[in-house]
Amino acid sequence: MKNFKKYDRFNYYLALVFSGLVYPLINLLLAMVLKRLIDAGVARDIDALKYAIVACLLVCILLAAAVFISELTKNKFVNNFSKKYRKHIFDEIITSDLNEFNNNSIGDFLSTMTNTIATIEDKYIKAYFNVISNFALLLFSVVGMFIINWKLSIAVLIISLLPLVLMSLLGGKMQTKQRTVLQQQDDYVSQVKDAFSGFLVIKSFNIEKQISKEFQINNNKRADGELALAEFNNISISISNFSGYLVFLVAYGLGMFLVINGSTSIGGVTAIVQLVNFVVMPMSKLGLEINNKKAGGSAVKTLNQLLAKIHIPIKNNYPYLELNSFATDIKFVKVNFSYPQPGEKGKRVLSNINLQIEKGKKYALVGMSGSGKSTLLKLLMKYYKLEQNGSISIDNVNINKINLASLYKLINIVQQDVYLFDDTLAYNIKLGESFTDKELNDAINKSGLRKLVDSTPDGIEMNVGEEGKELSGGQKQRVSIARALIRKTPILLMDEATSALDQKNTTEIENAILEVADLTAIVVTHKLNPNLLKRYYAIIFMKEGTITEIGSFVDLMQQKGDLYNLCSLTMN
Ligand SMILES: Nc1ncnc2c1ncn2[C@@H]1O[C@H](COP(=O)(O)OP(=O)(O)OP(=O)(O)O)[C@@H](O)[C@H]1O
Repeated sequence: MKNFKKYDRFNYYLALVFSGLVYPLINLLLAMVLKRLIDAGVARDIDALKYAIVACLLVCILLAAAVFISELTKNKFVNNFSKKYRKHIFDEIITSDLNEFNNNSIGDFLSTMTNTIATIEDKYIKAYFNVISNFALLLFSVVGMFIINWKLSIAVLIISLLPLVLMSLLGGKMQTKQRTVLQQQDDYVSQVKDAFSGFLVIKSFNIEKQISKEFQINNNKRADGELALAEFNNISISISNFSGYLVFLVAYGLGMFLVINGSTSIGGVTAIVQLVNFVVMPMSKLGLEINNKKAGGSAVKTLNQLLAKIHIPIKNNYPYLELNSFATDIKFVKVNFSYPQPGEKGKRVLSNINLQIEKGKKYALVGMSGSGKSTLLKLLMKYYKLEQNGSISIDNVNINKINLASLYKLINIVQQDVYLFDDTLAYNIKLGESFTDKELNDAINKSGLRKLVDSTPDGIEMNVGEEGKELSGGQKQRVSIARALIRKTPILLMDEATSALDQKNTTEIENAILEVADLTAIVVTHKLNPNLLKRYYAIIFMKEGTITEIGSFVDLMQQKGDLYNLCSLTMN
């Protein structure tokens, strides 16, 4: 963040030169020509007065132009920064580690993309320029004052330093309060998001009053925090204002003494008073802006902490590998797994899994609820980190070493819960990638979406609504299957991908998958249809985290083991 000028170097340097050099210099020039003008008037010198008026006018035009350019370049810089920085943070979040992303609430990310970034733009970036321009204005004005009369300048400066000292004493407290307010705003956004996302649950369980009460607590905390911060700001402004009045009193009072003494002219005092303006104003603003920058700094810190959490540093010594094709098999060797639980060791969910999945073959994964079927697939997708001893490999390359993007070009997973974007059906299948019409139509046919497409006037351009609310559960699952099929990844995992479909549709889709030559598929299913199960190369049966049987449907039924028992239970 220290190097934020990289977001638009051109406007950054222009803004810096105009607000930090050109403007204060012209401002100093104005005080000098003003001194000449007044001294010419006091001396009743008409020629000198005319000359001074023209000079004053020219300097005023230059001053206005300098202010215009400095504001314009500053705004352009902030605007470009905002565009690129928001994109950068969005990309950081979207490319974050999957597990770590899931460990944070979506509300935290939403709040980062709104409140935190807005605070950085408003307080950190704008305050940075304001600190520099106010400091430069102050410095040039002080130099001008010393040139005109150093005694008066010293007296004025001593009084002017007062608010700066007080502000820096208050700065630390301001930063803490700002951090608290940001946290309260985050909690507020998270809670609102939670309440709206869980609207159906709130309605079904009749808990509107309780949720409203919880909202009120967070809402009050947020508002009280903001009020406390505003009061604090108010105190800072009052101190600055009082010091400002005091400086004027000293400048005029002492200045007139010096005129009577003959140490300076009336023009000199007027020029000093003019310059004092540009000492007092920046001095009072400087205190506020320094505090703003500190508050913005704490937003930068909050954001960096979040980014550090979601981007796990690569501790391994090996670089990630690209795996561009799938040639032989997937192997699970001595795989054990427990879900990570904060602060304690979680219950073992998979124990000593040894499994070989051969290229081009289709496997059905069957077992009681909670036996670990989904977990097995999630580990293959690298959703969770594997415990140290076991390994999962594709073509003998440990998946830990394979880069995620290249892994997902080989494997696609279709899950029970499907997320659809608020866009067209075609977009939700293609997800922004380009496919031919034929590929799109094939995927639509194989996933059983044809009937839906043909029955709506907009066809594949129909809008599926927010989170796909225009579609039924089964239609959403078909979209998800079409997404996977169109990509033609060599390995397909289906985790109860047809749970919302009836037997006829499930059979159609599973048949379509079984017919894709070369496709390696692992299909988790609860619907035990013998005609379908017979078509799988093998059935993998899982029980309490272990694989108890592997074999063809006919062989396993003859063995009369776990599959036989489960089939007898569900088919009778
Ligand atoms: N994110 C999680 N955190 C902690 N425990 C989990 C998590 N997900 C699953 N589990 C536990 O792991 C075990 C295996 O779950 P898994 O979902 O893999 O089983 P499954 O065979 O796919 O079940 P189902 O057929 O009901 O989908 C269960 O005891 C479950 O409670």
